[in-house]
Amino acid sequence: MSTRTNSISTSNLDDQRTVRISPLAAPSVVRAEHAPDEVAAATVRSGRAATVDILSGTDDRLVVIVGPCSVHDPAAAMDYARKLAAKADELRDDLHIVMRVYFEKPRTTLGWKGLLNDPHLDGTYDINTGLRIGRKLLLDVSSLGLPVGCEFLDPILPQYYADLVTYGAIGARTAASQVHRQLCSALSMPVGIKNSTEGDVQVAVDGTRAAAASHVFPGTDLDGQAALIETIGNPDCHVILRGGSAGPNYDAETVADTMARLRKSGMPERVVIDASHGNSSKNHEKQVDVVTDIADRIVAGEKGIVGLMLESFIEAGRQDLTLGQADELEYGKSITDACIDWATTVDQLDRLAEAVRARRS
Ligand SMILES: O=C[C@H](O)[C@H](O)COP(=O)(O)O
Ligand SMILES: C=C(OP(=O)(O)O)C(=O)O
Repeated sequence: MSTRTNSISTSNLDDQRTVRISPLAAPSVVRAEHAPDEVAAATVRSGRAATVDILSGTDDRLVVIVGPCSVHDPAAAMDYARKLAAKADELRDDLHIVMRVYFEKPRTTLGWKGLLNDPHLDGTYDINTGLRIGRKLLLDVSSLGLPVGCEFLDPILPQYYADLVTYGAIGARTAASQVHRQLCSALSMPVGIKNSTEGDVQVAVDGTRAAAASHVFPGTDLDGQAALIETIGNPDCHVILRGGSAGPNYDAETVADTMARLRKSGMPERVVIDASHGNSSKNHEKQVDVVTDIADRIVAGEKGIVGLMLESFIEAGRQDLTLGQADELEYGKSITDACIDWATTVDQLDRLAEAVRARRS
């Protein structure tokens, strides 16, 4: 045996740009601290089942995923959740309302990455605390009987909170990612996959197909140990049309083209329309135009559009966050994308419910 190998120096090969590696609590620990009660578990179970029925067409309601672009203040999120829970109950015969509780934010370049990553909004990145605050919030919202929807961004973090999520989303910036498609194949809830920021719809169609298949991939188990994950695939993935840099894509022609692409791929023909992002050119007021147009098409008998996504909060618009100065923020207003306010949200939900009733009759 050569002794040469032993004399090779391995110093400076690794960790040249990592300043610290510190412990992250195991998923099982965080889950045990905030375990679901009967009501929350029932909300998740029935919320997922209702979403699946809507996706398959056996339930003629619309699924509406509505709430802030991002949660930065859990108290304001709960304030919003209480209003939404009451409205969801009022409209439950026509709409299946799921609250957007988004706390992992993908950024185009740089910016605050959400409550899990930086819960104190001050650049201290206390992820161990963020995971606990986030999980507790999901539990508190679900305990109101209101199901929640989240974007999954980091492939490790779902182990900390996916059990409490009724509706999952894969964002425009990760729709093409094999890592995220594999993750979708493991997730226990329906997942919407968005078209790309450039407006490429095929990437989302391909995503639903890849996620429907079984995969074996590296991940972590509930004890936080590196593990191999084997999945059976997720048949409840679907495309979310969110517009793109070329403009909106909620028009009838793009929806028909998306259906044709899904058909060609052997995937179920259904889409969710995101009224925000590229479909509103990030102008929150334009979400109303999207809802009005989709509602009219539903009245006319449109069946392929099974749901809508809205960015909505207590106050309209958005505000800039200065890290470390969260106490200067206006209550109930988004610090990421602009949202419609609560009164406008109520009008949109009423309009959609009315459209479902008109189609039914
Ligand atoms: O939905 C939120 C944003 O559109 C997304 O996180 C990208 O934000 P950014 O372009 O401000 O980074
Ligand atoms: C980031 C989001 O959307 P998109 O991926 O469509 O930009 C979002 O819905 O918060």
